[in-house]
Amino acid sequence: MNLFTSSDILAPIPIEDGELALLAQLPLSLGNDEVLARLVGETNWKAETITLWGKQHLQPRLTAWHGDMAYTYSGLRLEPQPFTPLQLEIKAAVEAATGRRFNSLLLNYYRDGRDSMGMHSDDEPELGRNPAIASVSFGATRSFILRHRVTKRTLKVALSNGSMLLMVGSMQHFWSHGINKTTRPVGPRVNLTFRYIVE
Ligand SMILES: O=C(O)CCC(=O)C(=O)O
Ligand SMILES: [Fe+2]
Repeated sequence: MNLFTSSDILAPIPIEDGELALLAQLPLSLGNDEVLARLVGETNWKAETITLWGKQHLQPRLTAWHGDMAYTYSGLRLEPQPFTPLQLEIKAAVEAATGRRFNSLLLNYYRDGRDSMGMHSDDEPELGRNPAIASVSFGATRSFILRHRVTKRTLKVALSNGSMLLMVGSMQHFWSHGINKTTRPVGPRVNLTFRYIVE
């Protein structure tokens, strides 16, 4: 008898120079659409300004930083807000599925296809050497682009409603990742990236 359906399995995605795994549906007590609605409604979203090549830009998405530790990200110092009960439930599900612990959370709200995230690696020193980053998505499916820094090989992973992607090992050294804009009509998407900030 097969006790597991494939959506319960944290399935490795074969990749060189890093470790990637995808869980199709993170088990939660609420449905994905309800979680999305609550995250959109309950979060104190900010449009942050970043400085690139000496010029000020509004980030093409909304963000919020929660958890126990402050974080410096693209030159921004983000003071954390405490975890909400819903975030704590999602964090517990992520910790059970991955066997890792997390103390910080960056939320990203992509309102439509015009919102995006530029290619980057999550390699800030406070994340430690080979960080585990767990990325949970609700709402519209968007393509997560991975690009190898040396070979330039590109890989796309569709991050669908309720999924969790785990990046570990040397992923942040060898690969950058991001979310492109799309002209396809897409609904809202909220992504939560759980991290562990070393004290
Ligand atoms: O929205 C996503 O799936 C990517 C988020 C991300 O890379 C980040 O928050 O560092
Ligand atoms: Fe990232």
